[in-house]
Amino acid sequence: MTIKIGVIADDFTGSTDIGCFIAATGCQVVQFVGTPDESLNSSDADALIISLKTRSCPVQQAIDESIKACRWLKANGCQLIYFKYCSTFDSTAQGNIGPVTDALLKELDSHFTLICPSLPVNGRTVVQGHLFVNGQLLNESGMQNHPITPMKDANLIRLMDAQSSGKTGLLDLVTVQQGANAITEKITQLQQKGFRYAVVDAMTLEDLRQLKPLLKHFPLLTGGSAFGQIIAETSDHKISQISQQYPSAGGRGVILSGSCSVMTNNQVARYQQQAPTLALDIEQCMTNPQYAVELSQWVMQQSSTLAPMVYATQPPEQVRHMQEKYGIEQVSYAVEKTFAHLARLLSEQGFNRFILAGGETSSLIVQELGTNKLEIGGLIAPGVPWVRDLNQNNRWLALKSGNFGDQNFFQHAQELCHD
Ligand SMILES: Nc1ncnc2c1ncn2[C@@H]1O[C@H](COP(=O)(O)OP(=O)(O)O)[C@@H](O)[C@H]1O
Ligand SMILES: O=C(O)[C@@H](O)C(=O)COP(=O)(O)O
Repeated sequence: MTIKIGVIADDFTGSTDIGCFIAATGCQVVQFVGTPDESLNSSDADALIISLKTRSCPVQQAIDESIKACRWLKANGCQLIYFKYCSTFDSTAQGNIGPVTDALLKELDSHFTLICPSLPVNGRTVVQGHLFVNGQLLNESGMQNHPITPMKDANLIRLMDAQSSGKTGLLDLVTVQQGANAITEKITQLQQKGFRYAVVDAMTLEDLRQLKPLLKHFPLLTGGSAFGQIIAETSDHKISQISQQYPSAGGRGVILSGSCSVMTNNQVARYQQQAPTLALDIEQCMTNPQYAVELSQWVMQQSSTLAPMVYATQPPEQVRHMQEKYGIEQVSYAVEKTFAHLARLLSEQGFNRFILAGGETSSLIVQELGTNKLEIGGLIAPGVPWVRDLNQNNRWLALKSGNFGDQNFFQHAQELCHD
């Protein structure tokens, strides 16, 4: 059975993440920045992805934008809607994963769904409803210090119950590993007991594959990129070639890093030994409207082989200090806005390769660059492909999720560019 999948991603790194996992199954993927105004004339695509910046915005805005995306995807032929959120369940105390899931269930006239953030290839596993990152509980993995979505609890059932209007049950690992019949029986029991969602335990991709026979019965599924891949595997689409396209080394590149994750801190520290880097001055972001212009001049003056980097990436103590001084939302917005302005100025000066670290950060930058359609290219690291801007063929982007990639990520991304 062929299923056309419609994905609503709550940030842009997450969107290219799931894009490459779905594309790896041989699906044709088309990726949009925001919900398009027009319907598609025709599309051979097996999966349509809409990238939103709704992870930490006000709840009602996240709901409205997600419903708009859902209606567009349905109107453009998608039979199954997938709500993609972070494999570390990044959310504020108010949501937005729970409220958006509730709204999508209602919109699709459905009464039950699965909560499945597990992403084994990047070390995110779920056992007894608890989310682990490389074997550490989520709330001890460094994610407890995230600047805007600090994760202080690893229990997905508790997290989901706190931000949604239904009850959350568990599809435990023993049941998952017993296969489709046991899973169906468990889900039926949970539904009869009035649960609206089941957190799925999964240690490996094989665990997730046990769910395959059931998936076509769900109008809405939710979770991370690995589950997206499994859903794509259930569809009998025509297998298309997996893109190995990388940018050419011509033109100019820049790295803008706004993630403060543990891994990005390591990656930035490594890159400081390899290429020119400049730390963003947060005070300047808050007070100086000309700051992006000054930064662009520094970037343009650099003549190194590897791209220059501007980074806001800092360890938790530094981040907290600025947040206490100016307010969490105010600092985040000022940093994102400065990067977005800088990216636009550099694009106007002919920069055509942008390596961006951080989900919120890259979302605003991509919106500001005026990009509205992306094509998945070759992989840099699991969950991070190079992507080509379909409006400006010569512009390539790499959107790196906070904790993805190894220590050499920034250099490696550039080594993949060809002459
Ligand atoms: N030095 C800093 N102080 C305070 N906030 C910061 C700093 N650097 C970055 N930020 C903010 O932290 C947030 C990081 O989130 P995001 O870009 O999604 O990264 P990640 O992918 O690691 O989640 C952004 O809103 C960014 O503006
Ligand atoms: O699922 C994931 O881990 C990623 O796709 C993702 O959503 C990352 O978000 P950020 O760490 O905020 O970039």
